[in-house]
Amino acid sequence: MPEFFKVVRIEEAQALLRSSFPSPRIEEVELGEALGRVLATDVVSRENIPSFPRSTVDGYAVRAQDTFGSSESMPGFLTYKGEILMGAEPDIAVETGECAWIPTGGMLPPGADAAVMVEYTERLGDDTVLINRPVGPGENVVRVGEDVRQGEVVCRGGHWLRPQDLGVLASLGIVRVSVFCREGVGIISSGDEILPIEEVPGPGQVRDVNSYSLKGAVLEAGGRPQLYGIIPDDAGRLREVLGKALHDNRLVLLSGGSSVGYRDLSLEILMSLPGAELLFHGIAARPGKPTMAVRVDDRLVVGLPGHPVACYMMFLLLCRPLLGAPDPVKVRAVMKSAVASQAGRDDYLRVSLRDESEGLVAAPVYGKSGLIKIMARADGYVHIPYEKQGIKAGEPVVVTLF
Ligand SMILES: Nc1nc2c(c(=O)[nH]1)N[C@H]1C(S)=C(S)[C@@H](COP(=O)(O)OP(=O)(O)OC[C@H]3O[C@@H](n4cnc5c(N)ncnc54)[C@H](O)[C@@H]3O)O[C@H]1N2
Ligand code: MOO
Repeated sequence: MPEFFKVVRIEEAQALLRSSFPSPRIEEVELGEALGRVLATDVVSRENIPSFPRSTVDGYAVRAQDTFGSSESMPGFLTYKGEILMGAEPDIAVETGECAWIPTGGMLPPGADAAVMVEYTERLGDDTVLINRPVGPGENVVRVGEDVRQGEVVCRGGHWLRPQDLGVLASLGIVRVSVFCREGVGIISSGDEILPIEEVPGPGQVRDVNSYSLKGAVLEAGGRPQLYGIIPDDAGRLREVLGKALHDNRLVLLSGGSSVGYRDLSLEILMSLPGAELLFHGIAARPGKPTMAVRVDDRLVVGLPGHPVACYMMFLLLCRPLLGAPDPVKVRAVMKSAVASQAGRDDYLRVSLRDESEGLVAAPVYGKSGLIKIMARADGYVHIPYEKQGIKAGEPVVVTLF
């Protein structure tokens, strides 16, 4: 029988993993391929966007003060100077009492400081434009650098690139971006009772949940999952597959067999690998107490609990940050009902969120960590810290979204 757990605090486990795992490598990718990647460095704009003052409407470029006091009953009269062409520098200037036709997005001519929408104007012959409504200086115009200023940080390192970020970077002519490499992550499920999902379980057997939830979680965190299948409780087979997974990946996730039962072989096998060093076995957390981590030279194996909820939660808390994934989104809510918890342990309570009249309300999704659908029902989790004993009904909480 292996030794029972010597639990560590979750912060200690996180720090041990961080210091044992190198920072994600960095690569350059084409902007068009960068969706969903995590930026490795800040992107600073080298230019002003727009680089010239632009009209935001179809109408007339004017000097705003020439329009003051204009109305439908007392329109202002301006002299028409000509047309600004789209995509070209104006070859006319607007002096006092003058105006020029300008299309939406056209460059404001020298002298003009605003644009009047065409619907508030009337053309009188070739030379005159009536103005029926005044505009203020800068109205209907985007100033130089109003969108992005030269020297401004447009996207921070650690930021997940979304479609709109690609648009901003495109506007700056950024063709390639530095992103964190997709880290290869080996995934192994272990246990005599675990079956491939295509098969029909017999008595005592269950289908492999963890390979799928972990694969999804690794992908979502920006990693490159590599599945090594289901390994029975057989020391020789497990050693062989672990060796292969560690050869191919710097991080290997092994679910099941991390507890202290007689068939929980994982720790013994891992410690028998050359260069193995135990980082921890056991965390003062619920779920996830029987989690362990072993460093094998410059590589890491995290032994995740077999129970699917514990397995997934511990991946999020311990492994996701190693892949360079940005911090998850957090929202404030109030707790719907009182929740008990034990001091001396960090609890991660799954909750569902509802938007009610008093704001977001978090309701606990109860159930043992062997129950699979709990994760699918929950929108996120509430962390009940080590020192705290429970949460009162109506107490404000922070929900980390899945
Ligand atoms: N004496 C103690 N027993 C247990 C403790 C403890 O502290 N003392 N902790 C319990 C907790 S908490 C958990 S979580 C489990 C973790 O056990 P293992 O990591 O050793 O995992 P197994 O025993 O192999 O499996 C546990 C459970 O999960 C099911 N499982 C495993 N892998 C999968 C998979 N890929 N897909 C679906 N289900 C899976 C497995 O069939 C078991 O039901 O230990 C408790 N025991
Ligand atoms: O890791 Mo276990 O969840 O606490 O069932």
